Amino acid sequence: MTVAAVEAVDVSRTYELDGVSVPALRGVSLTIAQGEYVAVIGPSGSGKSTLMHLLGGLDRPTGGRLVIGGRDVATLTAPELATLRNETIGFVFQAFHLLPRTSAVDNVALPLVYRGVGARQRRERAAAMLGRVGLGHRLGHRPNQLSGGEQQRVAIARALVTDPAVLLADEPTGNLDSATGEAVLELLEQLNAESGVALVMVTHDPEVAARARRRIAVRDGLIRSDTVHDRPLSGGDGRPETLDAAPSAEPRSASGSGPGHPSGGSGGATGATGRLPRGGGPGAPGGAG
Ligand SMILES: Nc1ncnc2c1ncn2[C@@H]1O[C@H](COP(=O)(O)OP(=O)(O)OP(=O)(O)O)[C@@H](O)[C@H]1O
Repeated sequence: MTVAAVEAVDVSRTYELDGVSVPALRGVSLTIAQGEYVAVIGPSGSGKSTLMHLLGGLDRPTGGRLVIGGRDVATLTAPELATLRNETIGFVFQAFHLLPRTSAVDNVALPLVYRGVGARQRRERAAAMLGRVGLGHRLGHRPNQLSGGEQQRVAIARALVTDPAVLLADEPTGNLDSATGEAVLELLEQLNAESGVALVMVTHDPEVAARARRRIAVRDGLIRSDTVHDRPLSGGDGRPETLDAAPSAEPRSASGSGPGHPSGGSGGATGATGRLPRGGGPGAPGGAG
């Protein structure tokens, strides 16, 4: 039996804006299992980012039930939710959101501060994680001394340094040229395969979505399809993406599948609670404390 990393049951999120209710999510149910690779696709305004913020515990649903790492978020205080987030979720955003005057290694080490890890061990773990994303030679560089692709690698290292169960990536290649974006996607896929972290990635791009084994299409605040494909299309066989009626797709059942996560349970770089701006990111993982 696979273990759910995150489970949403009939979850809704309605924003109240100037006395007007904006229903961004209108009853969404899904389970993210350990080690899965899931693409979330849908038109602008369909609720993708809202869904990611909920799955990551950056925001709370206004209806339904949301369980992260086995804990029902409705039962948690804000500090408890922040701690759970730090222990369970890593975030990567389109706009990187690194601290600008801080070196790569210190950016990556930051989530460990909120875990109470000592300075030397923080640096060692951050340096090792930067090595894993191919930046072992850039430890002392500040973000403005790094290329866009390198900055996103630093953000990925920061998200994974605490060994989270789930990595939520919201348009992670949106600010990158296609070759750099491809390299970042390959890195995310490699880390997903190697470490067993579940990868949930929002994308506008059907070709990117087609690389994932499981594809969730969101429209008007609802899940329109949730399909598992035996053969991801990353081999580039040229078939058009047909999310609503993919011939090789099976409808998704309530529980997920995928390799087990080793032990997981450490936090990612998370941000403040509540709505983030478009591509809004964690900055300092201050939500953890
Ligand atoms: N803080 C907020 N207050 C009011 N309405 C909001 C807020 N955040 C999002 N919305 C609305 O909720 C809906 C879903 O927004 P969301 O950002 O989740 O969509 P999205 O699918 O991620 O869009 P995009 O692809 O453009 O990033 C939209 O209609 C949006 O205008």
